Amino acid sequence: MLAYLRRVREAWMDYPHQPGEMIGGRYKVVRLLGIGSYGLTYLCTDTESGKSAAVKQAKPSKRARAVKLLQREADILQQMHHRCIPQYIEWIAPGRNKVYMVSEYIEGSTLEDLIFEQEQRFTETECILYTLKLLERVRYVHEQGFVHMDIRIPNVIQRAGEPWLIDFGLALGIGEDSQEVFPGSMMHARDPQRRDAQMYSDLYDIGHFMLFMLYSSYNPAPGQEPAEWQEELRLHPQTRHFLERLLQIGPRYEDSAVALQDLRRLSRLLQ
Ligand SMILES: Nc1ncnc2c1ncn2[C@@H]1O[C@H](COP(=O)(O)OP(=O)(O)OP(=O)(O)O)[C@@H](O)[C@H]1O
Repeated sequence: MLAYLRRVREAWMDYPHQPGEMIGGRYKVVRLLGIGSYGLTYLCTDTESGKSAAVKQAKPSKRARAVKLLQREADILQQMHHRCIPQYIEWIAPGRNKVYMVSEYIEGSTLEDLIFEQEQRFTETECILYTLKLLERVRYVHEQGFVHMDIRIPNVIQRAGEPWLIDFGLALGIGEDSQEVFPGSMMHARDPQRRDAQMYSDLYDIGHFMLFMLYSSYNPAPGQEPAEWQEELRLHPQTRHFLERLLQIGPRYEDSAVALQDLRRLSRLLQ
């Protein structure tokens, strides 16, 4: 019974802002974009500039923990100044555990929506060229001393043909201990290959990202038995080798600068 009452109280505490409500006297809620483990994100209109903004609220039921994590995300986002990473705008704190981070809203479709809802198909060359752009963003993040730690198809938004990298909620400083920052969390432990706050963890995620793109144009023959991606996808040997290094099947890349160099070479080869 106590657990039930606690859940009811949490749901009540985390009841989202409704369209038309104002946040910080400036941002008018258009709609809720999503509810994550520690935050609620809204599409808002900045009533001063008329522009759209993404406003992330620390989940009230998670109290100081959610505030701390959102503060971390804000600190990291503030250090990013790249045309394809949302710009940090401001921090709003109307109450002790009532805080919001405002950032640029990226209008577009996530890669997840493009592949699974809009059924966009990517050829091998298109995948390589797209991944090249994405890896350039990721390299920028690494150059600032951080690893993103959550590069997945829902966290890449396509706007005007360009991939934008969003959601720095799990980002860590290179070499930082994830268990110290997120104690007891399983978020960084999905695969041993992506557990460490090292460049190769983001590269491993990019390998999976590429597989989603490549499988978008895969059509198995009737009755074909499922097999490993190396057999199912007919890839140029250099693409396959590159993917194997990202996925740590071959010798992994320790440095994203080297992976980027190889990917540039590969894109010239395939074009
Ligand atoms: N700057 C942004 N521009 C456009 N959409 C955004 C932006 N930030 C977040 N979103 C969208 O808002 C939704 C919620 O995002 P958010 O990162 O807050 O949580 P989540 O990814 O659902 O959860 P978690 O962070 O726990 O993984 C997602 O659908 C995401 O695409």
